[in-house]
Amino acid sequence: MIYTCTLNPSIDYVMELDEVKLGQLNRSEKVAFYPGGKGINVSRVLKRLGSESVALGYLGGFTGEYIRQFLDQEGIMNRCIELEGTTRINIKLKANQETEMNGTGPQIPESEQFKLLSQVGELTEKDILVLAGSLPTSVPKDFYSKLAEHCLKHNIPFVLDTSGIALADTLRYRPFLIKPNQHELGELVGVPIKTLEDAAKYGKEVLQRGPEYVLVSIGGLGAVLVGKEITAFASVPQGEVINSVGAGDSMVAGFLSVFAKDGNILEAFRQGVAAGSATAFSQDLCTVEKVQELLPYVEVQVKE
Ligand SMILES: Nc1ncnc2c1ncn2[C@@H]1O[C@H](COP(=O)(O)OP(=O)(O)OP(=O)(O)O)[C@@H](O)[C@H]1O
Ligand SMILES: O=P(O)(O)OC[C@@]1(O)O[C@H](CO)[C@@H](O)[C@@H]1O
Repeated sequence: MIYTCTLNPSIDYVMELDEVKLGQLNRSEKVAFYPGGKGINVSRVLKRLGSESVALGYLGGFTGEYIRQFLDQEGIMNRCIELEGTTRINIKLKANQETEMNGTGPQIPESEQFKLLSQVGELTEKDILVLAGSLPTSVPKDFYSKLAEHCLKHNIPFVLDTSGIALADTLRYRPFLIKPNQHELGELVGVPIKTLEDAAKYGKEVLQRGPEYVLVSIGGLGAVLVGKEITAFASVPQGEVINSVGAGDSMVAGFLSVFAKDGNILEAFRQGVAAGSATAFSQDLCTVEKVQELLPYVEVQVKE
């Protein structure tokens, strides 16, 4: 089973405006809200692509209840731990450019942190754990490392999609896959990543620090997958970007839904890119139809 873990889920409140005027009243005539948080997005896309997963993490208050109901409606198994605080609402402003405002999220008491560690303690080497999103300020900075250390000890493959210190410090526990975007990879290696070649070169360097595969996305420029014995480049389909929120998460889900079925890394890479673009070209997360429509436009080239 695939388990996704979102320590700090959200409701994503999306507002479309022609222009955002700071310091003034802005009115939007088009708003929408969706359950959010990186692991929750991965679970939602997995479901659409025909793969089951269990959502782990924390939910609380009326916003948490909304997410619970939404996941139930979509048939996504949910073992999120109930918190006393209220799950955050993240604001996504869509004007001439996208602006995101993410809140800090509720406190996670130590007792609830132990509960999650014990849930992860039940996983076996047949499972895959996806650790995705930022660490809430109330958990120790090594929280992902603790989960990852358990995974390494018990041969549980895990995917890590986070940034900054949480990413850098957890690499040594040998994640099966990390998915930095160009900025996250740049931060990790201390060099700006501008091209797919940069991504391949520095992605290879990061392999020395522990992960088995590094999947780097560079928005509309393409994507790179590197492993010990593989370097592959993918083109992305052309289209109008409507929503880039969750594109990276869709990429992880697209990748995993193929990999978990037959272990084909290159096909997983191709579907990951198609799913990322399918979300970028949609209002909400991608549908399976959109992913299938885009698959033929993703060209994967393996570099010898
Ligand atoms: N302009 C674009 N055209 C086509 N596909 C795109 C575009 N932007 C993003 N994508 C798709 O989404 C994937 C992930 O994009 P990106 O590099 O922006 O990741 P990210 O920053 O992790 O995303 P997120 O916004 O979810 O945090 C890309 O590999 C690609 O498949
Ligand atoms: O604050 P974090 O955990 O880094 O990111 C949270 C978030 O921006 O990521 C998702 C898109 O990837 C959104 O659904 C959500 O609002």
